[in-house]
Amino acid sequence: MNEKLTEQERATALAPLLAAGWQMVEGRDAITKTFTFPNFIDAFGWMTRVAIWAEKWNHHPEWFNVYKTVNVTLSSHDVDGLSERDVKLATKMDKLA
Ligand SMILES: C[C@H](O)[C@H](O)[C@H]1CNC2=NC(N)=NC(=O)C2=N1
Repeated sequence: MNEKLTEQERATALAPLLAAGWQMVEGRDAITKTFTFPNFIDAFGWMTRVAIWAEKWNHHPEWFNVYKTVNVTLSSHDVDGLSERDVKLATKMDKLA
């Protein structure tokens, strides 16, 4: 059963992501980060690797790519907010970048 992160979980699970450049989205329970790569192929290659994990975990990013920049927003639509799945995918994205 997936649930929104509790206040306590936010303090522990979200803190490292916020320290790594993720930011809270204003007016929405979601996190966002802009990834910049050396070129389009690196950006799209990263998106492809992330996509495989997203599909495996059935948790999909909202993202917007222009050339070598990818702006990502993560939120769990089924709980209308942040869940452990967003933390997991954000951590994987950082690791693959
Ligand atoms: C039907 C399917 O399981 C759902 O739509 C999944 C797919 N990917 C998803 N991705 C995200 N980010 N949030 C969800 O709630 C979600 N739900």
